[in-house]
Amino acid sequence: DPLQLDGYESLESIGSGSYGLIRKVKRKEDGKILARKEIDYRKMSTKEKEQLVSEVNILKDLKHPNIVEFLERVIDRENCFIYILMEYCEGGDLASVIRRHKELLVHIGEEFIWSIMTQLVLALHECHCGMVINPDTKQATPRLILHRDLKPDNVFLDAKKNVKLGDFGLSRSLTNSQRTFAQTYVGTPFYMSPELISDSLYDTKSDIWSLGCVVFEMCALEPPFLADTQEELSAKIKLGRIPMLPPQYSQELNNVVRAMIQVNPRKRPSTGDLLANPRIKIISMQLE
Ligand SMILES: CN(C)CCCNS(=O)(=O)c1cccc(Nc2nc(OCC3CCCCC3)c3[nH]cnc3n2)c1
Repeated sequence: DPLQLDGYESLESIGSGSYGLIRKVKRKEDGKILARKEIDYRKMSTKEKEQLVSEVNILKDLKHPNIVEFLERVIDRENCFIYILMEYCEGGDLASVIRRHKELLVHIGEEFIWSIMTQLVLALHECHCGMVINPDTKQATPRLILHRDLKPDNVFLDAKKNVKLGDFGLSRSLTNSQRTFAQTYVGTPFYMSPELISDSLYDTKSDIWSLGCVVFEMCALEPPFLADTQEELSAKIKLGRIPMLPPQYSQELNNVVRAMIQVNPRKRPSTGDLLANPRIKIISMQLE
């Protein structure tokens, strides 16, 4: 009900993402700045409304230091609006960080890249391998959430440069029935994995492919596969050949990027495999 909205002062818009506008708001009781996604569901089909409900349900119990925190949702039935209140990441998105470095012709430092990668692996590990414990029955069920749209525009930084994976607008938590059916792909073509282009079955390894593309782009300051047409892009992605990273990056970083951008999903490391990587292990221990 709108009353709960009175507790917030509207500030400027941040941008418009999947489903709606995202605005900065200030909570009146303590002055805390939050991000509010404002969705007009009047024109939504039943299926879209179901997807929206499932996104909110995914976010509601996905609490992790490297995932944008969901605080609450407010439904304004009078005006057919749903408001999703989330933590505000004042460091902006990774796409802006990459763009700034590209404009200044300055490469992103390798330690910063390992730190971003580690935090994204931890966020994906929670999505792919995390468990939801039922408070009453203490029953643990696997989340198996696929982000499905991992890209620099959906990775945010907070004031302390902690990485926050955001915008689960297109994510899916696979129930058993969905697991068998191919997931139709919606998302950014640059980061589309080969299996999506061919038989479009999306699974955890497709998020790993996208993560590889994000890490590649932090190093090279451009995506691994560039083309003028979708057909050309698809052909390059299916070949899966990527240039070496710029020379200042280590062989280890080259190896981990190549491992994630493998055409064959089975050859890509899982989040568990990546967390066993000594370069990732050390930083993730520091983060815990
Ligand atoms: C180039 N433009 C589209 C980007 C303009 C905006 N810059 S920016 O780099 O995202 C930026 C600048 C400063 C603060 C923040 N903080 C922030 N942004 C969110 O979503 C941004 C939104 C995501 C979908 C696409 C549109 C933008 C959050 N969601 C939950 N918490 C959020 N915190 C983001």
